[in-house]
Amino acid sequence: MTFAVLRALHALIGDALDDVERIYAESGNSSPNSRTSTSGKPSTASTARSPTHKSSNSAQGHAYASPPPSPLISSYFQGQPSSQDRSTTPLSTLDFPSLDLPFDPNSPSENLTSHPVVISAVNKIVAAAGQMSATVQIPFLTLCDAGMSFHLPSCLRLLEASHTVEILREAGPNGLHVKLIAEKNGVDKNKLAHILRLLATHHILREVSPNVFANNRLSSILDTRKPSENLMRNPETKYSDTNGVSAFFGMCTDELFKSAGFLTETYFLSPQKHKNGREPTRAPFNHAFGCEGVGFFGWLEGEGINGKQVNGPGRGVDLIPGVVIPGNGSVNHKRGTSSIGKADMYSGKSSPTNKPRDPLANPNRFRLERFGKAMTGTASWEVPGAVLNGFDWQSLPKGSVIVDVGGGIGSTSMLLAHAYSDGRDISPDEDVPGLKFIIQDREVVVDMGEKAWKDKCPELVDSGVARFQVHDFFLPQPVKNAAVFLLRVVLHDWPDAFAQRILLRLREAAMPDTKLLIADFVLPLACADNFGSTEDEGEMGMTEIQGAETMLAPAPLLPNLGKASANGYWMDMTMQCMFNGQERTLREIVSLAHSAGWKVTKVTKAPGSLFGHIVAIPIEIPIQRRARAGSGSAFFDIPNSNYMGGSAVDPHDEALLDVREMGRASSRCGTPTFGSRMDLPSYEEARAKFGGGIRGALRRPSTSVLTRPPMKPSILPAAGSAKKKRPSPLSVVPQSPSPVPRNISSPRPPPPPVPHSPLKRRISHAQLNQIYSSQQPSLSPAPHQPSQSPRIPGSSLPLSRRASLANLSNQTSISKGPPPPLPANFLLRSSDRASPALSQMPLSPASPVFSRLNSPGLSLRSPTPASPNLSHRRSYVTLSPSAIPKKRVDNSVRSIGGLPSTLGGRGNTLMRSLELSGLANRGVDGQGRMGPLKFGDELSLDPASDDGNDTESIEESLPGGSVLAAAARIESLRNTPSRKPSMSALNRQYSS
Ligand SMILES: C[S@@+](CC[C@H](N)C(=O)[O-])C[C@H]1O[C@@H](n2cnc3c(N)ncnc32)[C@H](O)[C@@H]1O
Repeated sequence: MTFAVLRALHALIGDALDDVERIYAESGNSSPNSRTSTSGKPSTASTARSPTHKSSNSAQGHAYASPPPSPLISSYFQGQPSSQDRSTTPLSTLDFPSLDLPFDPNSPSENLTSHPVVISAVNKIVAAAGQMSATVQIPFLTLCDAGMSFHLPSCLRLLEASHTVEILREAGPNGLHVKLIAEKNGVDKNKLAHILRLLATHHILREVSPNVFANNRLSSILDTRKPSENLMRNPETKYSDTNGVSAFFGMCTDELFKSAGFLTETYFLSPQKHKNGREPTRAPFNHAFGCEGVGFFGWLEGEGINGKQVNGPGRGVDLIPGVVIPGNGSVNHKRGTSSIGKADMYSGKSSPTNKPRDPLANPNRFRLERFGKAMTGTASWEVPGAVLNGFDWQSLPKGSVIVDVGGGIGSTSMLLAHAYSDGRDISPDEDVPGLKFIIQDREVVVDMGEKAWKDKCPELVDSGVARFQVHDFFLPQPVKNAAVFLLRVVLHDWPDAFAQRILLRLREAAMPDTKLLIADFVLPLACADNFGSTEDEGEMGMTEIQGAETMLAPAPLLPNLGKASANGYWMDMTMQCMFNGQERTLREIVSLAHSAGWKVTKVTKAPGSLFGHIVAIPIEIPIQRRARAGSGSAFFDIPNSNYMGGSAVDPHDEALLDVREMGRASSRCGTPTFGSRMDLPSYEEARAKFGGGIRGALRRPSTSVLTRPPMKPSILPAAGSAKKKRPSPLSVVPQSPSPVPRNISSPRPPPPPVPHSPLKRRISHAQLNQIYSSQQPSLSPAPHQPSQSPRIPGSSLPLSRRASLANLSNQTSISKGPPPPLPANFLLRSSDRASPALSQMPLSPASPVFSRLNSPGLSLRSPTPASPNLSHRRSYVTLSPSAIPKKRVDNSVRSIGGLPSTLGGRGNTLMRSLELSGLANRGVDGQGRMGPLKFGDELSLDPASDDGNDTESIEESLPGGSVLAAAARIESLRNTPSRKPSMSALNRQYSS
């Protein structure tokens, strides 16, 4: 059986390689401008069709993973464009980018890695290869890999911090002897050789001859393209004017890496009263850096350091952790107050102090600035234009108000404003929904956003299409007429209790037809998901969620695509380690939303991405029922508290849920947070990326938005342009429309063609169009059907990075229940299957093929059970077994079957804490913010009032932000005729 699985994985890899080669071959043949190969040799695509086929490359017997560097690559090292060379190289096909050559974001070959078929195939290869390796390797050695691979980030950090990548770029394709590298960066040559060799062994760098190292496709993405000498002199300038990738890996291998080392200290070895807590300022990060009570962002801003130094005295380079100080050749590794290495952070509590007044005196200044840049480097975590497909924006009534809650500088709103507004307050055009945007954030961020919008698109601000508003999302939501509340990468920053409070605030302010749109990673389980199978999940409507996936890949692959989906899980742990936050599974998102009065109805993910757009509608907030333990301790059933699980709760736990943590956890001075967009998308970039998705203004030459400056050379370089700004190598997005044509019944004409230079080296929109349309007949066997959502903007395949892509979702997510046994014909190759095209093509949920696959006739999903009557009362008794306090006597509590055993009572702790904090704290400060609360505070509810009608009677006595208060408020709003104030009225209201 194991051999059968291995053979199946092998065949999967072979099929996937065939797919990739076919796309490259077709592209090479169909596009005269892209007849090139980064290897300088013809591809073997036409001959290599079997996983066992020996390609001519491997037959050459050289030491390279792929053909040796061609003379073409010398242009990289000289910093010169190589388009001329390429365009005159007559080759029959494109080759896949070589591992041995530096990354070239402008090469057609690299561009094609974002082709959906390639993304899908690569995901299969990565998943299958990872699984094969885990299967065949001696377990001890595989665990050695897992247990000792901490050396990888450690060595990677040195590579980045010592500017070795830049030194190697300057050395050229033949590399540089480690002795000479050491002379330049001051690291001991013998130590350096071993460090670089470890990296080369993991394919990050190449050892071209003994002790001689050169950059390769992986290491080169760390290249800031700056002269190494300058960096040695002014290392603090390293990340300015870069794409942020080196900053991102600098941060990952420094504070994130170190924090992760304290996971067990925090979650297991800490005193009982702390370890189950979810305070944002008592995370592994706080252990690692000895700064309990200080949020990561506050710490970055210099808080909690108590006047001592974190990284050494003085300013400038002295502040940079681990860099060589020029002149004396020494390396600064003073750690100041860090408790790394100390066993127990609780022995000596640090108290937060105000951050230094002088930002230059902030010992963490370098890290702070690096974080900002790093967030730019992660732009490709999400396909930015996916928000256009994540909701049926066109279906909204004219002039609808979208509230971008925690919206940062408004980059998502800006995309939407370009797509769905024509830059006028009221558009005469019936087709233009003329959406209005209110972007809410903290004051300092709002200031930044207003400035950015005024610089970039003043007409949208002046016309009233968009406006910023200072608002703390833990306080009552001031906008009462929102059509959509948008929460993009906000909830993942917060533990459940805090996230629930944010959602409650929105629920309180929601009209019956208000929608909630959550944009966050949606983590799949590592087994086939059976969500919706329990009664309570049925009550939460899980079985009816459109686009929900139960698995991303067929057996024998892991249902979540294993290694190919790793990035979502890295992010999850990063949020835990830094903030006690988390990414969430769909089940967790649904339950969290439900507990705050929102019912999830739809999930949309861009092909190959775990990043989802989740639509929810308002429902009644489940009112928790009071329960009393025999001992007299008060604790409560928490609505839907089964969703998180974790360890059992000690009802006498004195852990505080101090809601002032909210403030401490948040950035004070506008530091971005994980996932925030640091740049406004340019109109042209958005247009180039999302084509038909950008509607409204784009087709109206007379409107003001078209008076924007012409397309920037950095986006679509002019012919012969010598200097190009390198886009983020992780965010190369081919300018492509959907490969699956949709019959969109829009009266709108298509948007004007994207102007592009005929000489530019990137594959043009039109070229990819051609590629896709040439594949059309075989890729889409289904007859064209009208789109479910006729106004969904055109490009359903915003293509992006390849990391963490899990784009088998739509073809493989349709079976429910345990993974099927290995089919007898499993070894059949894709070409033998009934519908090879379907199996090869990642589908957009908007595609007719996808709808067809999900149609009742074809779906393998078990039929949706009749929706049970929603009875919120039942859900109060759904505590997971492990979360039931020992003293509990409430025999209505029952266990939840089907939940993974790893889900215990952690969520209950949080939810309980929230409830207690909400109910027990009568004191609300002047700003409506709730004060710190003790677990076990007295409830004001009379047990007898547990009849479902208690909301009105208790409204007055409840602090804002609690479940009950929100429910009560909604109840009272229900009796108030809903008004829809005009935008100008709203503006007046807010400005007063
Ligand atoms: C990860 S960022 C997301 C920003 C934006 N939605 C985006 O997609 O780029 C989280 C945002 O939440 C904001 N934030 C944090 N605490 C807040 C609070 N209490 N009230 C309002 N916004 C807050 C931060 O300033 C930050 O802009």
